Amino acid sequence: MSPKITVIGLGYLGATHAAAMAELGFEVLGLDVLPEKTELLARGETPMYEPGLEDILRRHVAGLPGSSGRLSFTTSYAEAAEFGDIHFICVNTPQKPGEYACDMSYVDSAIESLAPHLTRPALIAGKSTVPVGSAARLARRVAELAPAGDAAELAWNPEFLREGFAVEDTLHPDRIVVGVTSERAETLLREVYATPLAEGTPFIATDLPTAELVKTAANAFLSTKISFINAMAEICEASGGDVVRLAEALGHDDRIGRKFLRAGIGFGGGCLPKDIRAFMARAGELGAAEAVAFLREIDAINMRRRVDMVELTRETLDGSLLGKRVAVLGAAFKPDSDDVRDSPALNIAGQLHLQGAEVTVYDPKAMENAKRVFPTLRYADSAVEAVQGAHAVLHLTEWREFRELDPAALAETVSTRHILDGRNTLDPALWRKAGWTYRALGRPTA
Ligand SMILES: NC(=O)C1=CN([C@@H]2O[C@H](COP(=O)(O)OP(=O)(O)OC[C@H]3O[C@@H](n4cnc5c(N)ncnc54)[C@H](O)[C@@H]3O)[C@@H](O)[C@H]2O)C=CC1
Ligand SMILES: O=C(O)[C@H]1O[C@H](OP(=O)(O)OP(=O)(O)OC[C@H]2O[C@@H](n3ccc(=O)[nH]c3=O)[C@H](O)[C@@H]2O)[C@H](O)[C@@H](O)[C@@H]1O
Repeated sequence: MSPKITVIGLGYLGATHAAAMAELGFEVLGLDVLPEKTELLARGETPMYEPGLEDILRRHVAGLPGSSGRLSFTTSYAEAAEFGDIHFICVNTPQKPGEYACDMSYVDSAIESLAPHLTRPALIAGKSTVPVGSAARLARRVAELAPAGDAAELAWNPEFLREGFAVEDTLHPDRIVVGVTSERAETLLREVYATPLAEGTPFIATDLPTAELVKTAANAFLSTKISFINAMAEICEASGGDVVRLAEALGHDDRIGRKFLRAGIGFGGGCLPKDIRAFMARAGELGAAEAVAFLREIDAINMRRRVDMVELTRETLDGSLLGKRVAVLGAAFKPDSDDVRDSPALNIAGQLHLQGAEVTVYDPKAMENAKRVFPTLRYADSAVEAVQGAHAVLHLTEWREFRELDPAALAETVSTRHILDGRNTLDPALWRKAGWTYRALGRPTA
């Protein structure tokens, strides 16, 4: 019989994982501490915007017309322990306030709540991104707490999905990494991932610390790639080069590759920024701070780009932001997501506002989250409304909707035709033809 699955923590990762596991044919019980979240999901609605997620949820949530009935939700750990053969831990691991270190309290709490109920064989598979060494510590804690003794085990199975592609990435991952301490755990995880494995997805079984490190190293590498190209953008600004052409030419070298070389206002979100900081903090605890000291520079380059965008706006507006009307297109940290955690777009909008500009923000999907984080900004119901009377328009999240705007039509509604492209994805020629000055980080002005 197929193993039964519980998914603990139903946010961006967990809600997707639960629905995807049901899609793959398993009986799934999702658990979250927030009853409003489990109730919403039980109605087939998603707590966040993620393309394709609602479709697969509706196909499987028990009680919905025509559903497979394989997916249900609870807030009860006793029920989850009773139900599951594998428990995926997907709770949040944010940055501790005022520190670089990862806040492990949610993972710790999930383990403390689950383990005492484990009276029969069970595998806990952590998916949350954690500092190396956490899994071994948690395995010891499970051994202390679980009535099932050795039959309750812990493995680590890091997740590499991208927001905006979460469903696709979960159903068709580019690799599956598991940190295990027994053959039984590996066999069970192979069974859970039988469908992607049959499609040829590489499966890497290793020890607990290596599995944890694969995840941390992957996000450190991706951050490094982005900050590398943003550093080159700074050099382009100093020398008159064009970073977009530079990245294109670099990317043709297979060893470098084209992906993750999009220069602009840098990386944000609930993962890359906090993960590189947690990596530095953990390396310090391990006495290996120097090994990843370069990540401090990666972080600094990234944060500098946000300030540089504010300065480019000031410069464009003749040296003063005071009382200037600025339209900000985009609030999410990336397109096809409503996530505003550490969003460069919202951060820049906030800086401009605090420095005296009258900022109006529009985002296709992230408005509610943006209003919650930054209630003092103005919000418009459309891009066209946001740019009305603007002295400058900032393109900060590269939604397709913004690329499809008609620069000639917008030109009629703004006060002055300044477009600043923080994502280097608009067509400069098109905007210039319609009478706009087009400016971007890392590209020549003329
Ligand atoms: N968002 C993403 O794209 C990815 C996230 N990750 C990692 O996955 C983890 C989760 O990230 P997100 O889903 O973005 O976070 P999130 O904040 O969207 O979701 C976390 C969920 O866990 C719940 N929760 C907190 N404590 C709990 C507990 N003790 N018991 C049960 N539920 C609890 C929260 O109520 C929330 O619904 C993090 O470690 C993150 O680094 C990894 C890969 C991709
Ligand atoms: O650990 C995680 O949570 C996830 O973090 C990232 O995924 P995600 O944060 O969803 O988004 P990315 O597509 O990686 O983009 C991150 C940020 O970098 C920026 N970015 C990305 C690429 C690029 O070339 N330039 C650039 O500035 C994006 O605008 C965005 O703000 C990783 O790509 C996932 O593999 C990982 O699972």
